[in-house]
Amino acid sequence: MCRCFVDAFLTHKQNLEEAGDKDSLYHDENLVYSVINLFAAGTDTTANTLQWCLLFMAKYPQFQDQVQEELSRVIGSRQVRVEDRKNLPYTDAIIHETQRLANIVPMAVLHRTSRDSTFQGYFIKERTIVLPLLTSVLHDESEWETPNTFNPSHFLDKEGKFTRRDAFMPFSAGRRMCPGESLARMELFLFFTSLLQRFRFTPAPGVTEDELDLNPVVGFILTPSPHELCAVSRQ
Ligand code: HEM
Repeated sequence: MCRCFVDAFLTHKQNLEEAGDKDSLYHDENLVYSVINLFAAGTDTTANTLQWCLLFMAKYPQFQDQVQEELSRVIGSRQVRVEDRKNLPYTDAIIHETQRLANIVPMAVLHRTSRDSTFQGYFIKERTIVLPLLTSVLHDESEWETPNTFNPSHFLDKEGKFTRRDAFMPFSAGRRMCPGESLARMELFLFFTSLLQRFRFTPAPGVTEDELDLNPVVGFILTPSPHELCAVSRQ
């Protein structure tokens, strides 16, 4: 019975041991570090993106109106399910646009070439550190109509249907891209819709929408600067 990552790891370890493999990488230390990595890479990233979602909603009430209209029309008061996403194109576009503009992992993760390589005519020596700059794609002026402005239309066609964009890559690309993408997308969708279903997000009393500052706190991850928002019950 394989319930989770730890079960899969231990089963594989046992199979290798039974087959006489004594040098396997499936040992306890690697198990512990892999689990730590999953928690470290999987918690702050999604929580931060959700904070950006709420900040954008408080700053742009006209977009929040449209999300809440769509949620009321399609879902009503029942609990949202993952399968509802296809019927909530506007809400999906808002989450995508948040990830695009917030650009929370701007330099992805450091990589190092394992052999001499040539990429687009450039020679890259073995063991060179490479930083894939996700900002250059997520804010690319040749890809996005308004690269530096929050604009859910980036992900909607003329009929209001959700549309994918090749330049949307907050989870990076290639063989080492984020393995948590589908979990993160599911979490973002369920938490964001459940919150917006129940609450209206506004700036704190005495603060205007214009005063909400979208400049991030710069670090390995770009987080919103500390804000106080009000969550006003809609029920
Ligand atoms: C909004 C949420 C998330 C974003 C924006 C995000 C983004 C990224 C990015 C850009 C990378 C670097 C990929 C590269 O090296 O080119 C990465 C790596 C990684 N992510 Fe995520 N991530 C998110 C959520 C998660 C979750 C929920 C998990 C797991 C539960 C996770 C686990 C990992 C791991 C283990 C790596 C390292 C992969 C490797 O080096 O092979 N991430 N993520």
